[in-house]
Amino acid sequence: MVPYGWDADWDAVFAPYAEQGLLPGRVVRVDRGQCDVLTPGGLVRADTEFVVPSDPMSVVCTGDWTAVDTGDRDPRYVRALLPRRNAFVRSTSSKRSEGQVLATNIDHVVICVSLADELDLGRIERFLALAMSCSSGDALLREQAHGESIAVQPVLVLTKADLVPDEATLAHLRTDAETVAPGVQVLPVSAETGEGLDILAAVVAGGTTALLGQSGAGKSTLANALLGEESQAVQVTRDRDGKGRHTTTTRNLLPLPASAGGGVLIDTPGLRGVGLWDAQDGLGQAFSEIEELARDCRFQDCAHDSEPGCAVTAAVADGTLPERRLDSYRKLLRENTRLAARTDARLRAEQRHMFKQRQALGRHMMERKRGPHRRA
Ligand SMILES: Nc1nc2c(ncn2[C@@H]2O[C@H](COP(=O)(O)OP(=O)(O)OP(=O)(O)O)[C@@H](O)[C@H]2O)c(=O)[nH]1
Ligand SMILES: [Zn+2]
Repeated sequence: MVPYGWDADWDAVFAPYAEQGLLPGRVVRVDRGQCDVLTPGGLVRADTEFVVPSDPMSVVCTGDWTAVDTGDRDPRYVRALLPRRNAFVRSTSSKRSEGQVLATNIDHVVICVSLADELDLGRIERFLALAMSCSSGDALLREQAHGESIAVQPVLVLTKADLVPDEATLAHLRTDAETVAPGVQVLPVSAETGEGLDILAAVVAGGTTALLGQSGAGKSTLANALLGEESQAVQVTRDRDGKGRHTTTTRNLLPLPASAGGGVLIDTPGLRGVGLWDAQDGLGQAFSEIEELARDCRFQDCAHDSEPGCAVTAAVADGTLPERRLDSYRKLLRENTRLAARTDARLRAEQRHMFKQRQALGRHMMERKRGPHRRA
């Protein structure tokens, strides 16, 4: 039995590799050409040259499950990468429009929002869309996952609950947060008093959890509280070349205490720095009640603006859908489209090309319809 987020499904996927005498290992961090993996035998360093893909989206990433050589042979190799269940992908601004994979195989995304500041509902919605984009991913990911990717479960954690003066105010803030997070567990937590920590620990036990949130939201503090003193005290040392030279490395994936049910936390600098990337699919899930309403719009491509028979604007009119929600949805959709257009040079070029083609085609059809005519 391997901890670190391993389960019966991984066991089944891994069976053929086990037959070849390979070990399952979870990627903790990736360096150039090498990675650190957690195996049942401990932390090992392995070369990745056998799993270098032509496609950057398949590059070994923190959170990946791999099949590695056993024994003390040096160097060890990662022999295979197990198909991913899901992935956090950031679109890049490079000429090639492939994304950059930040973390993979995630069960829970804990979104940290500080109660020390005024609750920014728009920001919560943005983070939720981001969290939910993890499982929708893109076509490439779906291919890799051999079918549908597995959904992540977002949890909205309201941190620093000890700074809220009274229970009534806290209840209020919680309700406010819940209105923008339909179907999502909202949990006030304080690392200071320990409030809510046991509930959160129970939610994430056994699985893989990624932390999202603004700088200063309390992610590190929360991570430390979940990891417990025991885990923090353990420094990662690695006997690199058998000559007694120990290297301390930073890990991006940390095992949760077995006493609390195990599992791992993923906290990578890359994930920390994200804004809203291509979260189009995630937006639909974060605003699921709007998407649901939209099914009853008369037009399939309804923009919920001034179209006749729009079920969404009707819901705003009769008070079932807060206008704020629709505004926020529109704003994030726009923002996302702008961002995608900016970061994806290829898409832009394609759009220009298509537009020109359409213009040319339009002119051509017009001329055919009207017959040859002199142009000014
Ligand atoms: N009162 C109170 N303060 C907290 C709590 N959790 C965190 N803080 C404080 O909030 C500040 C920021 O916490 P961090 O854990 O460093 O925040 P972070 O999200 O990891 O920030 P970055 O590393 O910049 O991404 C620190 O000064 C913490 O001491 C809490 O539960 N209660
Ligand atoms: Zn509509």
